[in-house]
Amino acid sequence: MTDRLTIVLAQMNPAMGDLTANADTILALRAAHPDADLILTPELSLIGYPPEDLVLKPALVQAAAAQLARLAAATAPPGPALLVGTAHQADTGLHNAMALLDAGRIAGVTLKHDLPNYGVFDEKRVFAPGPLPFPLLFRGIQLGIPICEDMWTPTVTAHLSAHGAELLLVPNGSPYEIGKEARRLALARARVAETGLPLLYVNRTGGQDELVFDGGSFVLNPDGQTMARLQDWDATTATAHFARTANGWRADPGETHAPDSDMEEIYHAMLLSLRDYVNRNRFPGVVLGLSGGIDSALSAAVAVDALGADRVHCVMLPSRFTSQESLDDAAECAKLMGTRLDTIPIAPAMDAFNTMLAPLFAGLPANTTEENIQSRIRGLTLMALSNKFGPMLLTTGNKSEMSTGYATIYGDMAGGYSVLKDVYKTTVFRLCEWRNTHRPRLGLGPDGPVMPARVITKPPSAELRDNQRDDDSLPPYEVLDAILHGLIEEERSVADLVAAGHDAATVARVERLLYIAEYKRRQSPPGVKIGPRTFGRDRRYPITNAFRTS
Ligand SMILES: Nc1ncnc2c1ncn2[C@@H]1O[C@H](COP(=O)(O)OP(=O)(O)OC[C@H]2O[C@@H]([n+]3cccc(C(=O)O)c3)[C@H](O)[C@@H]2O)[C@@H](O)[C@H]1O
Ligand SMILES: Nc1ncnc2c1ncn2[C@@H]1O[C@H](COP(=O)(O)OP(=O)(O)OP(=O)(O)O)[C@@H](O)[C@H]1O
Ligand SMILES: NC(=O)CC[C@H](N)C(=O)O
Repeated sequence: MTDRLTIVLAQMNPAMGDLTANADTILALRAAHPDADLILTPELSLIGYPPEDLVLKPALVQAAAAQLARLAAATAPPGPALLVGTAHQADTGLHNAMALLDAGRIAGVTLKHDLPNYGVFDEKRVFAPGPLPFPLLFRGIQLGIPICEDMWTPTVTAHLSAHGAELLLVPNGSPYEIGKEARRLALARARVAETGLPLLYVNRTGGQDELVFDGGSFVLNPDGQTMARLQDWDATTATAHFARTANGWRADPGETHAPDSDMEEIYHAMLLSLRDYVNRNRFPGVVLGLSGGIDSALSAAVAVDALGADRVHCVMLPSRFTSQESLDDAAECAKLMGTRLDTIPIAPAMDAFNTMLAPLFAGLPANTTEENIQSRIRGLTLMALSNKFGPMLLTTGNKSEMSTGYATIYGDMAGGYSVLKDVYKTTVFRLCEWRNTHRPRLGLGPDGPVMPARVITKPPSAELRDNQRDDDSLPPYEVLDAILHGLIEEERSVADLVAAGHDAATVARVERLLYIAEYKRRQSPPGVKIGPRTFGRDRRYPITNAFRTS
């Protein structure tokens, strides 16, 4: 019986639906680690996570079975076994499963028991729950394999331990959110404390539509000590060496990478989600309107760090309301980031619309109608550039705006993807300050500042009429964001927020704006989840809704 065990934690970035490429990656990992005993890949590593309704397509399930057979055959020559995540069709239905491939065959399959169906997760929609799992026997060792959510409560690990598991191997598709890293670690430590077993946690990395995965894989010994931790966000591996002791398996110390700091991790989440979205949807790059304001400056900086300056096309679209300050700030941003900047004045299109609408609008005062026409002219112009040259239009709205409907539908809301959708304006300011003094580890942009300080310090304005400021229409962002956080992330009532010290009329107004903007959000582009309650997958409110708490 072996007294040493070498397991490779494969923190992969699987491409959704690209089964051949994912299988090739797994084969390359096997070839790169000939002396390992086992390679542990993340949840659904062969298909991608979360697969949503893709797994309801029988052809996908058949293709996954064919690729799994190919991988199994590849384990015939001596070398490591593979633990691969796939969809498994059984008499009990379609299951989220891990297959153990060894000695040229499928040596065992274990099924996910606890299917998450809250927040961004919808697994009960597409998978059947497996029974409480038993360990899989691997070369004489009993492996307990709780799949992601199975680790979040004590039931599955207790069952595995009671039935002889010697180690816990946890494959994950655990999306990033602020504070998630500490939660996972606390849960994993609880499971090792309860079972007395070492635990290997392997999470995927990379972006998948509204979700991004930070990896953050680690190894714990039964005393709760972290013996190895992989670099956040990287598609990378770590090799864990275990020795059998009188008290069971223990990992040798390995390399331990610290998690990112708070602004750094949010920035990396935005960067990696955009990089994978743009590359995997095969866009040559992105185009965006650069106004001289903070939202477009930060969106452009993230794009430059994600894709490189040569794949980011910035366009200034001035109207007669655009200040010289904005023109200068946009030019300075583009210079600092090294991007192309074109200027397309929109006055001719505004004149054309005024002329076209004059007979119908005769005698009526100018109002938001005309303001929104400007915004829509910009959206239309940017979409024309996207159509003609191929880049995706990057949408620049932040969570404070998306919460209150402070954006023009079919105007500045046009576009394919948004990196600021789940960050409040107050966080936008902090992120800009952080980026002006730090270069993200994964960034392709410049070392120094990416925007002039004035972009961060000047009062935000949409510049759709003379002397307009955001705080003419909205409470100051520190007040607004605190109220929004209470209403959205914490689901608090107006009365509750008033009791906490907020002005009653302001909270009631914000609640009303939040509810009536639901229709806009339903038509808004996807954007990356950063906080605990992102619009779209995480927070699904009715559009037609008479409920108010004020
Ligand atoms: N429940 C519902 N279902 C379907 N449609 C609904 C609807 N409620 C209103 N609507 C429709 O929505 C339309 C009103 O929405 P919309 O046209 O967006 O216009 P609206 O929300 O009235 O105005 C846009 C606001 O965003 C501000 N803003 C801030 C920052 C940047 C920018 C920018 O553009 O650069 C704009 C701008 O100053 C203005 O206050 C109406 O025509 C109404 O029919
Ligand atoms: N003059 C302009 N030139 C180019 N794009 C513009 C211009 N004005 C607005 N936009 C685009 O529309 C988006 C909404 O801009 P607006 O300035 O109206 O509001 P904002 O939320 O303050 O954004 P920002 O901080 O980027 O200015 C901008 O982020 C930008 O992409
Ligand atoms: N894929 C899963 O089961 C993920 C659910 C789990 N609670 C997590 O976010 O880590």
